[in-house]
Amino acid sequence: MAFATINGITVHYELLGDVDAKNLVVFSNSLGTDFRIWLPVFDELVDDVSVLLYDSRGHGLTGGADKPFGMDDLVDDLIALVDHVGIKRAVFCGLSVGGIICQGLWKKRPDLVRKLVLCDTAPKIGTAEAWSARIEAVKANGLESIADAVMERWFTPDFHQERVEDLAGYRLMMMRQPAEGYNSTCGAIRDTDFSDVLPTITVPTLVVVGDQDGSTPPELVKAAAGRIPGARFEIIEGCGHIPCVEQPEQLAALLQPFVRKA
Ligand SMILES: O=C(O)CC1=CCC(=O)O1
Repeated sequence: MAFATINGITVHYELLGDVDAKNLVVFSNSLGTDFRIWLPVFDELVDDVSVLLYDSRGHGLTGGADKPFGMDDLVDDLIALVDHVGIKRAVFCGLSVGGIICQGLWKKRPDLVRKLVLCDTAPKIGTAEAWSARIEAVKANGLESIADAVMERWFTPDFHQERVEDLAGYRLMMMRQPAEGYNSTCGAIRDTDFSDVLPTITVPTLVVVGDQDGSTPPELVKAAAGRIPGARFEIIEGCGHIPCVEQPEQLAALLQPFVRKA
């Protein structure tokens, strides 16, 4: 557990392994989650893969919820954190809005990026109307009022039936995010479209999506992969929007050889 002052806020992060490791993966998490969602994947990785985990602005133990922020802030935080930790180049793996942040990182600091892993993401997610409606709902009635609908998109019906305690835990994780930080992140997603960035990506890129993802459906993510020169696209079976929680073995089995390949 480590903290740093980054761009005027406290950022919570964890470096597991060696900052100079060749196989270093920086994970960026999704809306309504903190970095613990990646731990089931970390458990599957072998010793020569090091990881940097962090809570994005307005989420988890990272500050910044009290002032409005946008995508530029989220991208700048990641860049500043990587510089703070002393990482010269790494594989960046982002889930959903974390994947958008990684696209923004590529746009601003391609020198930092060895490879990209984009999970359940796209250059533009959802419609402006839907994000504005979600923001208004959270302002009026809090995160609990949208929690059931979000869980339907995050996890498959099998997960809902068979992993009742885990479902309750991840629902709590979502509801414990500061509502203002959650809403600023919704606004950042609403106001971002990196469609023109994808064709500029020149590093090896792996794009994955859960076959039952209710937030970024497979067709959307496949279309995103199609805009990235040479990108590999893979579907994770029996999985909703959060493969690192629902199918960590499948995600790790794709991630690990991709990261370790020279
Ligand atoms: O909450 C959702 O609908 C899922 C999601 C969309 C963007 C993100 O990061 O998570």
